[in-house]
Amino acid sequence: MASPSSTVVLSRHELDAVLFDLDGVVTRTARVHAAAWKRLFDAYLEGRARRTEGRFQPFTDEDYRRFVDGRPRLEGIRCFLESRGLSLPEGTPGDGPEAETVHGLGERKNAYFHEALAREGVEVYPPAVRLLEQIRAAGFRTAVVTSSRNGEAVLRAAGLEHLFDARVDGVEAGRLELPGKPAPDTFLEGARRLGVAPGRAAVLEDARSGVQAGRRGGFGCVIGVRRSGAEGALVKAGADVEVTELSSVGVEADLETRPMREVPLAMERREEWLRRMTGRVAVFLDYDGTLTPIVPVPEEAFLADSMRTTLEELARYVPVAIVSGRDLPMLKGFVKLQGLYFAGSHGFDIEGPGGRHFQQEEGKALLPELDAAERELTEALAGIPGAGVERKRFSVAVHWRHVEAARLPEVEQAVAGCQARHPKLTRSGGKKVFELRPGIDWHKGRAVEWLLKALGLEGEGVLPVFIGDDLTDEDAFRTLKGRGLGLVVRGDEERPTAADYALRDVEEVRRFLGVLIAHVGGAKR
Ligand SMILES: O=P(O)(O)OC[C@H]1O[C@H](O[C@H]2O[C@H](CO)[C@@H](O)[C@H](O)[C@H]2O)[C@H](O)[C@@H](O)[C@@H]1O
Repeated sequence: MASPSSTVVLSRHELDAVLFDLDGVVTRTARVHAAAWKRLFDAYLEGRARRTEGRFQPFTDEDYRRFVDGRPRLEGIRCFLESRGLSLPEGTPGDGPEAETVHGLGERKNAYFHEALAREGVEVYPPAVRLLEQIRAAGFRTAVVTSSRNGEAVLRAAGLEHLFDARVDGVEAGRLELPGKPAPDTFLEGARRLGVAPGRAAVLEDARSGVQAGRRGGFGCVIGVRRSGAEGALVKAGADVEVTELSSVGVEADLETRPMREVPLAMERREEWLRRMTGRVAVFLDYDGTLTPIVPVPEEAFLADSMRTTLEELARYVPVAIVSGRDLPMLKGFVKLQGLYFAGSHGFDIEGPGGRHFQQEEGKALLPELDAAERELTEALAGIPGAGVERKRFSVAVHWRHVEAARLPEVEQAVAGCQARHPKLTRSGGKKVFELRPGIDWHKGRAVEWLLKALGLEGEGVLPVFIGDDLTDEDAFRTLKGRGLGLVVRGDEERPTAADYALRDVEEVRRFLGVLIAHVGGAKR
């Protein structure tokens, strides 16, 4: 959903994809690039002035914006030198950084850039990461389109690779001999790789040359992200709109999702979904916010006896699995029931009756990374009152429910920084919680698929039912879309959801399960 303060809204009804420039839009590396360029050209111009007894005119911010920013590296060198009436021999790609050639200067700039990167790491813009997560959840395809030949390395160092379906960087552009921005070709290649028409894609750019490229490519929407420079300069270059922060960009639900308030209440449509329960049913339930109300202290989310009795009765008739972000032992400790299946750590750690146990293999290989992340986050957040680190076997949660608003950015930065150091982990969110977990294609939806297979319930004639309340449950709703039943526990929240029906609260979950018991129990009796 678009927030009321959004300056611009990306709507799934109008657009299918969003193409992001990298440096300066998603990562703060534009600053690192600008500093490397300044170091390069100031030293070069000063040396040249000394040799020719001319006047030294330093490289300015305006030079950066007009001649270098957004362009491929060598193109930027040529363009800037030309603006000063200078030229250098081209040289060859094998030239070292000491060579006084266009290629040599390019190598020198790259060396300065890498020095700074190693020293300072890659910082991300948290609102950009949030926007990426939101638009992906809303069904947009995403690509990163950068002139940088370091695009892949920067993305990996920032731990953001998983947020893009396609990447066109300076290396790819060189291989395909595509002219750089302001020519539209790299953006057009990005759209082609995503399989979308340019008119159905938005471009997000901070550089004038990039904005021009978006405009020339006929993209559906060009958003200028002004990190520096004069107000209106990006609109003048061709942007439809200029924002200073990506938190001003709103997202409208995709065609599969809709605002929570538009989702019909399950208890008012029971005939509709009961009609679909002609064969076998399998029930998958989230824990926090679904079987228990959200409480201030995670360790105190105890299961009510009435809910336990309902689950116990339901499990007499159909397979029941609890699929939760919780650590597996803690989850079992809360539920205290035999005969159920439990999937902890967002589905990475599954256990069933009779000692059946599954742990996601690729996730297991990342346990040392999770151990390190837990240590680092515990240390980084020790001085922030209210911040809590909860370790689950396959994820680390950082709770911020009790952190004062002014200190929240510090928590976000600590999590983003930790993820940047551990790019194989991915970040997800939930109710006042950030989580780092293995960045692989595994989530609650995959766990449900795994369980259905393990239980021999894959085929037609089986209706999987998933009930959940939070963002991570959306993975399961999406996985089951069209072949199962997704029910979202609405509470007071308003966000897009892929669920088919809504339940008002935990108590209504219990009543829904009661209806189910009467239906499946009646059929069996
Ligand atoms: O997938 P779930 O079963 O819904 O688990 C999601 C997270 O739930 C817990 O945190 C949330 O519930 C707490 C208790 O109500 C609440 O205090 C916290 O603010 C919520 O984020 C749990 O602590 C996490 O580990 C789970 O990932």
